[in-house]
Parts: sequence; structure tokens; C-alpha cells
Amino acid sequence: MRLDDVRDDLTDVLLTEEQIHDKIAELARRIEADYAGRKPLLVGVLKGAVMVMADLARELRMHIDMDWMAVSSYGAGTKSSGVVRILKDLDTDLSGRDVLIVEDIIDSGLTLSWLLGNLQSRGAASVKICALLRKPDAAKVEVDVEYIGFDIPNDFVVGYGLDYAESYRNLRGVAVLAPHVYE
Ligand SMILES: O=P(O)(O)OC[C@H]1O[C@H](OP(=O)(O)OP(=O)(O)O)[C@H](O)[C@@H]1O
Ligand code: HPA
Ligand SMILES: [Mg+2]
Repeated sequence: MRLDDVRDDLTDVLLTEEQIHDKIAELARRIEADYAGRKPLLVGVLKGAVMVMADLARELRMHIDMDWMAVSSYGAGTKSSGVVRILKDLDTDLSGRDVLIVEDIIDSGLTLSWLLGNLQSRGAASVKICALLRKPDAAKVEVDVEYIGFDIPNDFVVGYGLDYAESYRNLRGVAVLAPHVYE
């Protein structure tokens, strides 16, 4: 779906498809250099991270493994409940692995700070984070992120994996959702 297809539901367009593509290529070059000679395990956080994972994984010119976790703290609303639930766990044993968590967004930081602790406790050699978006003004906990795409304002955004009540994930860009949609 294109931004124009749902233009009335959106206020500001924050990122176009091209801007996202260029940033993912930039992050991929850094990841290739940093993990040279190793085979990192990319852990995608369902469902929001599917688009970032799909594009980043294909952009990387190196061998990787991929696995998925599903955690949820937002449900159908626009605010984090702060309670993180594992809906689907990894299939992979993390002992000795270099783990790179792939996320769409760091909002309050609650999901990732919890996930980082959870994965670190499983014996990985390293656990780092790659997130496309971050809202610095929404942080409730600070999370140490190695690879970040864009800092964005503290508004509820949709697109490129990010949903409102499960819609808009298939939007190619990222935009602020108009309040009339959820108020
Ligand atoms: O920094 P936080 O405030 O914790 O928010 C970020 C998390 O919230 C969203 O996931 P959500 O729980 O909505 O599940 P989803 O990926 O299936 O949409 C998003 O994909 C991140 O995982
Ligand atoms: O701004 C957001 N939009 C959609 N999902 C989210 N999950 C955390 N923050 C957001
Ligand atoms: Mg998510």
C-alpha cells in the first residue's frame, strides 16, 4: 500500500520508501564490517519487525541465521501496557551466538530492555540491537542500541510493519496516524 492510498488517515509523512531503503543499506554495510568472519543470528521481533528484517536480511552480503520471537505489549491500543508477554519463543539455542535483535521501533523502550535482558541470560556471546526507528522523547528506560535508523517525534506512527489495530503494516512508508482514526 502506498502513502497516497490512505492519505486522509495520515498527517505528516515521516519517511518514504526510498529513505528507508537507503538507511537499511547504510546499516547493512556497518553490520557486514562489524560481524566480518562471523555468522550472526538475526532475531526479528514479530510482528512489527517483519519488513525491516526482510529488507535488512536481503541487503546483507554475508551469511546470517534468522529466527523470530513474538512479544506483545501494545495489544490493540496506542499505548504500551508495560507488560511484555512472550507469544512465540526462539527455536535456536543462543549459547555462544552473536545475536542481533531486529526491531521496527523503540518507543518507551520497555519491550527491548526486557528482551535484551531475556536473551543475554541465555548464554549468547553478544547481544546487540538494530532498530529502524526510535522516539527519544518517549523513552521510559534507556536502551543501548548499536544500529539505529531514524529518531522521530513522539507521535503514533504507522507503516513499514508498524500497525494500528493490525492495519497499516503493509504501508510502504512511515507516517503519523491522524488522531481522527483512533479518537
Ligand atoms: O518501546 P516500546 O514502547 O516497548 O514499543 C516498541 C514495541 O511495540 C511494538 O510492538 P507491539 O507490542 O505493538 O507488537 P507488534 O510488533 O505485533 O505490533 C513495536 O513493534 C515494538 O516491538
Ligand atoms: O508509534 C507506534 N506505532 C505503532 N506501533 C507502535 N509500537 C510502539 N510505538 C508504536
Ligand atoms: Mg513489535
